[in-house]
Amino acid sequence: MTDKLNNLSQTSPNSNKWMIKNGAFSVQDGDKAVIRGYMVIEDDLISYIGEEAPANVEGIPVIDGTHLFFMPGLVNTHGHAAMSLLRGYGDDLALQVWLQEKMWPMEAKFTSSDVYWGTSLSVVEMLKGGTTTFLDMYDHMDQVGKVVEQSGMRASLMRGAIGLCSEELQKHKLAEAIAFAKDWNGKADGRITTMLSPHAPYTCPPAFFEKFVQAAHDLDLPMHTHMSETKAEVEQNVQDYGLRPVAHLEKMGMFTRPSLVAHGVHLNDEEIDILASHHVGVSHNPGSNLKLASGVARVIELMRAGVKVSLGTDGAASNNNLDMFEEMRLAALIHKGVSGDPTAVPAAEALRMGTIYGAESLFLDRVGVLAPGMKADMIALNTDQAHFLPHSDLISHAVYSASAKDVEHVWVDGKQIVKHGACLTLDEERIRREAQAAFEGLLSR
Ligand SMILES: CSC[C@H]1O[C@@H](n2cnc3c(O)ncnc32)[C@H](O)[C@@H]1O
Ligand SMILES: [Zn+2]
Repeated sequence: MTDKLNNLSQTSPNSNKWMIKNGAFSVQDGDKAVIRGYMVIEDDLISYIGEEAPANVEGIPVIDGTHLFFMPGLVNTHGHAAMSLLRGYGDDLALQVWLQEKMWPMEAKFTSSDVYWGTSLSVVEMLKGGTTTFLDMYDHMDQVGKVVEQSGMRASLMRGAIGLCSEELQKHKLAEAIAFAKDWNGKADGRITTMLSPHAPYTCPPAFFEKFVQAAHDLDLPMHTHMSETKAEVEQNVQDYGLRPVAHLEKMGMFTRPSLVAHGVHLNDEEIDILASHHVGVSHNPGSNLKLASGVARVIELMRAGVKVSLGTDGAASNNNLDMFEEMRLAALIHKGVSGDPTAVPAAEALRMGTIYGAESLFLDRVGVLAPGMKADMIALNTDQAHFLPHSDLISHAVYSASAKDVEHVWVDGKQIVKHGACLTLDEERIRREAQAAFEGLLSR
């Protein structure tokens, strides 16, 4: 039984074993970046990928992958999904002004319902743009967990905590972060994992931050925080604590836990070595860093030192979209421009930053690569379009020419979530209406 891919009647067969033929697959394996042939999926896993027709597939559903490029789903390693409600609200400002005068006053009015609809809006955008896994640091995280469950997406979730408040409120936030991390770890058939996440060293006094480190030890969870995003923040850290942020976080014990830091724009050589020695990952957010004029992270030096650098969009209020193709392209371009070295961050490396390095940075097993034994988290791009021709190097096209709009199909855990560009699991039309209403509600309160 063969389904014509451009007229699919059944792209996610009910059978737990199915096959794609005539596809181009990103394998990034040794010399071969792309192979043309077959892939077999059994339940949530890839069981075969190769140029030869597989054995033992008689009678299983077959999808025709002609004109499709299959890649691992993209992994967005830093963001605040509900902030899509604040897209376009407070553009062209520096980080601290943007946070203090625009974002925080509006976020103080967010209800659970706002977070639900804002997150849903982002999840639709991310899924349709080929992101299959995202990290989310926010408040009202039960709502985010609910959206992830409903959508079929994979996520690393955490209640972000700002400690610029009374001790009583700090206690409450810590308790919420711990309860969320305990309750939701492994939920949604294992698609949700959790971390502990004090917001940043400049918003969390050391005693508060250290309680998160202790909780991360107690619960055996990784940690995530914003770090060294702006020059001003680094200078403030030195004034307040006599240390630059990396040494400060090291002193508070964060790096005794598996850790991922967002941004890492303003780092000196010594700090890069400290991060490398503790295997701390850096989520590079080039779009957000450029828009807030925070600077350009030293990605070439970080990678040369052995630091795992993945990609994130940050929230849609500082980006202003959640298109991971754009982040891969930016990463591949700006580090060439800044260094004057055209070999910096080649396309294949940018793709790894957006896939396997992201999965590893979120401590996920079996995600981020198309290979037997790996999760069937994958996307299919429509290559039968002017900007994808000629079919000289599909990895190059995915990084330098593609955008979210080229995503035709998306699967997570072997289940189809986007088919011909439409989200199957969420009611997109309703989400668009509710998100607009939520924004208007925020303005009127
Ligand atoms: C406590 S929930 C997360 C918190 O983070 C804020 N935020 C969004 N983008 C950034 C950024 O680039 N740097 C620092 N903080 C950021 C968001 O507004 C929430 O309050
Ligand atoms: Zn952020």
